[in-house]
Amino acid sequence: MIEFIYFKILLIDMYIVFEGIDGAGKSTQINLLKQWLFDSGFEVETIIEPTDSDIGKLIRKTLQNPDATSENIQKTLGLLFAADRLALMDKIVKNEEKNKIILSDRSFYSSLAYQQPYEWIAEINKFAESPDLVFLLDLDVDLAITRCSCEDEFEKKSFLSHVRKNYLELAAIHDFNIINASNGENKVQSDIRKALAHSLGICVSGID
Ligand SMILES: Nc1ncnc2c1ncn2[C@@H]1O[C@H](COP(=O)(O)OP(=O)(O)O)[C@@H](O)[C@H]1O
Ligand SMILES: Cc1cn([C@H]2C[C@H](O)[C@@H](COP(=O)(O)OP(=O)(O)O)O2)c(=O)[nH]c1=O
Repeated sequence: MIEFIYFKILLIDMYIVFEGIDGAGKSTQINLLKQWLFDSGFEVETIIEPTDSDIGKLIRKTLQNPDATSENIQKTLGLLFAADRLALMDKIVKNEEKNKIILSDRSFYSSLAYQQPYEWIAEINKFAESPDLVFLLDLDVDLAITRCSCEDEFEKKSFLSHVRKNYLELAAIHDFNIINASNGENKVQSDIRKALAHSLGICVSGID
């Protein structure tokens, strides 16, 4: 059981990102964390990539193309994701507004994990804001697939295994908080809250 906790310090505008392969539990955990932060007195906004813009809709359609993992379509997707992301940047400009937290389901790190080549993807995303904190929800690909709708070409074992490996490499370089996402929802949420508290030097109580 997860109980109410308190924060001892004020946060300033924070951009917190959740990453992980399809089915890792990102949206589930963001919803739980959003409610907890809201109950703790923070203004919380959530964003999701791809967005529901026209570019986002084109991305979702392209993801269902049977050739979505081919080199050329992956490059096209890389450009579309970068363009879709740029439209979000107004929302996550750091403005030092006290107590405001943005929780994001994915970021440019998804492009670095899913698309390639790495240097080019990094270049076309150079105007994307860097997150203050990244949680990588890590879990076994077979388990992730049992949780997926498996509607998209990306939701296949060989592709997701490659993406998971990329994520773990990114995590080591960029100091992500790696969370074991194979546990039950409440345990995963509890681990996220503890890591958040630790990263921010926040005092918490009542988490099991
Ligand atoms: N810790 C968990 N244990 C078991 N099932 C989970 C867990 N977290 C999420 N799920 C389920 O797995 C599916 C995918 O979760 P979701 O949060 O949509 O993942 P993502 O946003 O990473 O694709 C949903 O049906 C959800 O209810
Ligand atoms: C943001 C982003 C997502 N993706 C992929 C990951 C997912 O397979 C898909 C988004 O579809 P979605 O159904 O939202 O998956 P999930 O719930 O797991 O996030 O797009 C990229 O390949 N590159 C990116 O930059």
